[in-house]
Amino acid sequence: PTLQATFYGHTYDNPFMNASGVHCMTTTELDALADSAAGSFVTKSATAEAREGNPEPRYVNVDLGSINSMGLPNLGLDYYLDDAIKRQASHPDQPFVMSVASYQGFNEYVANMRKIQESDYTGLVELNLSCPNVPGKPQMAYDFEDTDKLLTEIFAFYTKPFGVKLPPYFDIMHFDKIAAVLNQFDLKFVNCINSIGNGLYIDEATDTVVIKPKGGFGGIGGEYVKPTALANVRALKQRLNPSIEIIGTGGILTGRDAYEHLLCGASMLQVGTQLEKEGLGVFERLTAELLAILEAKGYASIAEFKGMLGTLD
Ligand SMILES: C=Cc1c(C(=O)O)[nH]c(=O)[nH]c1=O
Repeated sequence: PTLQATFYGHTYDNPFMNASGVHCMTTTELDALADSAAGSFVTKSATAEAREGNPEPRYVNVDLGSINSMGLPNLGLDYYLDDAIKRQASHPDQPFVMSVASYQGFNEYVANMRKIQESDYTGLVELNLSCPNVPGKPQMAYDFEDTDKLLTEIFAFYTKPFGVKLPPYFDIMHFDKIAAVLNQFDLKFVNCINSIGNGLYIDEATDTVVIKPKGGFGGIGGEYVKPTALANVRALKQRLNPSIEIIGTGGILTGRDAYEHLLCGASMLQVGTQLEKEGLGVFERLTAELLAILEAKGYASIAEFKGMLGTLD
């Protein structure tokens, strides 16, 4: 069997990528990702200006996952755009993804996308509408009207391929509403999910929180989030135009977790917490485990089961 994954008209050796924020802050880290067993990769979400981010400790691995309130540390859009323009020549047939966020809010999102539109970068962009850790700033994607307004404004000038990174939703009506907004636009993909915002982890030895920012509140990743991630991948796949592909992110530790995201309809798969814990070797392990599942089930390719989740009706 083959793990070949098709995404946005391209064929990748396998569906695995890093999740933005993990192992993707510098060109050195990106080079290592490009050389790893991962099928593709995404850069750390960039803001207009470089940012230090929140005080440390701001990311902690815990038994069943991770908690973070990084606060959008990054080297600035110009740095990642410059790297991406150089790097795109080496990946003409397997475009990677550049992640873009905003610290200031609506207007910075527009300005950042305008800069990319005017640049020589021709690859994919992941517009991060779901950073939960910018104090005082609500997540864009939890405001349906603002998201509609932002995408309308971007599509008025942006002609290059892009998708959006979404937070988890927990109400069926919210799945309906965000899908209705997104279906108006020629988006190439939707990435579900970002970390589950504003969780709290307590250290049993000290009875204190484990991260410094926001009194210990931070985005949750890892095993904790898989049921929510699978539900969001499934719900958005069921609701979005078939032309909008899904990247499945959240709770992927094993080949089985990856297989379940594909069953829910994901085209590509992103690994954050487990990559942070295990290092780049996680991609060799996950590809081997997923391949073993295809062999055991007699599938020749992902296409044979992608989106084929069974229900009990
Ligand atoms: C881009 C900011 C994000 C951050 C962050 O930089 O704090 N953490 C996340 O879990 N998700 C994000 O989207």
